[in-house]
Amino acid sequence: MGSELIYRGHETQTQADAYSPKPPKPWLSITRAIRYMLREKRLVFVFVGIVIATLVFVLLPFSPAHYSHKHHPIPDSYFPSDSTQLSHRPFYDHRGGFGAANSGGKIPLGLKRKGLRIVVTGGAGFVGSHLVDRLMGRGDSVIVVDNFFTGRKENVMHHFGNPKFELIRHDVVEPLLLEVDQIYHLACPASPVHYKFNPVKTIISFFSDSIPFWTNVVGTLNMLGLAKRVGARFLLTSTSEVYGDPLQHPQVETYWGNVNPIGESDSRFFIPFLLVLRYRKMTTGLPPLLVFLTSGGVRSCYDEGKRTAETLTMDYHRGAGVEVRIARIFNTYGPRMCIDDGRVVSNFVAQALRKEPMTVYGDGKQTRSFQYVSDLVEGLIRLMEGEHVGPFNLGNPGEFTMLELAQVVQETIDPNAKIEFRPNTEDDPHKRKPDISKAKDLLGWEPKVALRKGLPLMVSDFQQRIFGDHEEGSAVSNMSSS
Ligand SMILES: O=c1ccn([C@@H]2O[C@H](COP(=O)(O)OP(=O)(O)O[C@H]3OC[C@@H](O)[C@H](O)[C@H]3O)[C@@H](O)[C@H]2O)c(=O)[nH]1
Repeated sequence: MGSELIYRGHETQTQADAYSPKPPKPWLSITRAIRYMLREKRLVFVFVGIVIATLVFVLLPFSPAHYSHKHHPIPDSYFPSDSTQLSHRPFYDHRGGFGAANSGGKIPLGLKRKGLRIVVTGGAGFVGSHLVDRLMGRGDSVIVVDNFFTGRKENVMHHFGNPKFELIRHDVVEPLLLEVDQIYHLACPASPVHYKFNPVKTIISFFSDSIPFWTNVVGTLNMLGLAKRVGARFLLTSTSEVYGDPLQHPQVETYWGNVNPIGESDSRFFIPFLLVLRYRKMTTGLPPLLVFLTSGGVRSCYDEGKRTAETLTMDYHRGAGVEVRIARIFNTYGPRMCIDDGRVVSNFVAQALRKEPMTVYGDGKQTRSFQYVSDLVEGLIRLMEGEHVGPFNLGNPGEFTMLELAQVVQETIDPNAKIEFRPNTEDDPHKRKPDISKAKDLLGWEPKVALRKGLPLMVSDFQQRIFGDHEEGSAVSNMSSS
């Protein structure tokens, strides 16, 4: 066998030599080549094959553009580069997702989904867990993503064991890849006490170990990147705090607000740039420069973080075609609020239950509008399912001073509960009340639960969590007397 091969090699060499003398003129070599091809039929077939292949490529264009989405000016950003391939996987076409990237594909028989697959960031938190209950109740599959900074497993543990429920401990400042139809992005500490604790992370909720700005900017960026990749609809939970200390009252969505952007530091303008430029570095360690620049922020980490998150959301909508929704949430209360949350309703209720004086900041004449959590959840779902991007104010237009709120708590829990005045915090908005005409007209939504109806439900929950079941009787008797 081996000798035979060697022999053929020699034969080929000999033949090649015979047909390859130095061509005296180029046209002569072409003639010889043609003659050669006519004599050696195998080579003619090769030639014919090349011609056929060329025709196939010309007539049936194969372009990478067929397999990629429209070119977008906005980067997929902040995902590992290998994850970009996933948006091309065929299983995304089988979902009835909302994204333009997925539209048009027929759903093969047997692959139709029964419910939506939804991710709720911050789903173990106060509002998030109530939203999860509603979504689970209507038969959707829900993935909760929470870092448990303010969220609690107890809020969602009644879903453990349900195959349609998943819980992931994850900080949205880190990228995440999930196959979902909808993203409710709630993750961010919402109490001033919490977000002031770590102002850098609040605004960057996207980056690293700082809290409000990080969470709002980097976290939102990551979730928008995810929405773009998998063609999911994205809902941002923004805040009434985008109006700052409003000069217009009540606040309509077209009002641009009156926010102090710098708190105690003048660094705000640098933050977004630093965040974007240094994102990858920051996943491994926060640069000391950034900490220094942002350490003085007061409320601006939250207000400006949410404003930046709204900007990013609209940029992804306009630039990358992501379907987005923006809700501006006004003060909300209800069961499952953190007991030591620091916000006014939870403070007053916990203080009154513990027989401590209710701490009223400033003169107590500043106003807020308090919305029961089930009303908010209804508004969020209507917004997500509807056709309007927003922003939409979601809040209860009933307006109370903090002194009036203290009176309602007294009526509900303990008529003898004391009030203690404390100095107010910096940049505290003087008044706040939503104009909800837009949500009424376009979403058919308005709050149903008045403060005096909703507060007892929250008090029951706090009673159980503070004292345990054995003490519940005392609160119930006080509440029933109201
Ligand atoms: O113990 C307290 C706590 C708060 N307050 C006052 O109560 C008012 C409301 O304070 P909260 O901390 O509950 O909430 P804020 O309105 O300041 O911010 C909230 O706005 C809307 C949401 O997006 C956020 O949940 C949160 O940032 C403020 O005027 C505050 O000074 C008290 O009088 N006593």
